[in-house]
Amino acid sequence: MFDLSVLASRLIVSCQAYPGEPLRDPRTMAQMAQAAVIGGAAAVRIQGISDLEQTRAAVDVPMIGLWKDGKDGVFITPTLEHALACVAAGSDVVAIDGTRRPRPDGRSLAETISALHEQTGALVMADCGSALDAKAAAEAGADLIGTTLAGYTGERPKTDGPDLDLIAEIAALDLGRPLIAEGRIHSPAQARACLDAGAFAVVVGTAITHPTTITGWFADALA
Ligand SMILES: CC(=O)N[C@H](C=O)[C@@H](O)[C@H](O)[C@H](O)COP(=O)(O)O
Repeated sequence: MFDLSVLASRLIVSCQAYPGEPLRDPRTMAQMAQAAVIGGAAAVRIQGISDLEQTRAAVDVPMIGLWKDGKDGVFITPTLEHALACVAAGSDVVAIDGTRRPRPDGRSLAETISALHEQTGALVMADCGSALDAKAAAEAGADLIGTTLAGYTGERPKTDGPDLDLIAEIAALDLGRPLIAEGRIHSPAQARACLDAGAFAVVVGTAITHPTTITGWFADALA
């Protein structure tokens, strides 16, 4: 297990291409991860078993793995089996849905985390959508708390940039686990603001690794 202090105040880059997109290829995502590490990423966040395997072979930094299955409800590493597969593919940390919603395999979040801790050496990042999720996830034994699902579960508005109010609210709860800011962080200034609001580290995806969206921002500005 790696020492979490290597992530303190650092950038984690999420490298994901979505179904049907031109860059949806494990080799491409592994190359994206390499490029991010050269640029200063302290860790990477990678989706899907093939992407995890190829990225593990390509970079030495800690890898947060997830497996998205579906696109509604609980879809980020929804079951223990998905999570175990992410660990088998080389994840140091497995990111799982950390909300209070029922999980498709009927296991509670606490049962899922306990099983992962018993069966693997991986840490567990709970992808949360609210402060109540974060509190429950900490009680369930999560090693890291993420704001990944803020604005996507109906409990929080979908802010234009990062949900800084939520970051500050969770930080004030003093849950005793690193708080990872994630979701709609679109500029270096916003990343810095997340740390200032109390985050331990920051995950940026789209603004670094999703050229179609970035192109759209520029194209819209010219329209
Ligand atoms: C809600 C959801 O499915 N989030 C996913 C989680 O892995 C990814 O699609 C995001 O790109 C990632 O969270 C990083 O966020 P952003 O791309 O906004 O920097």
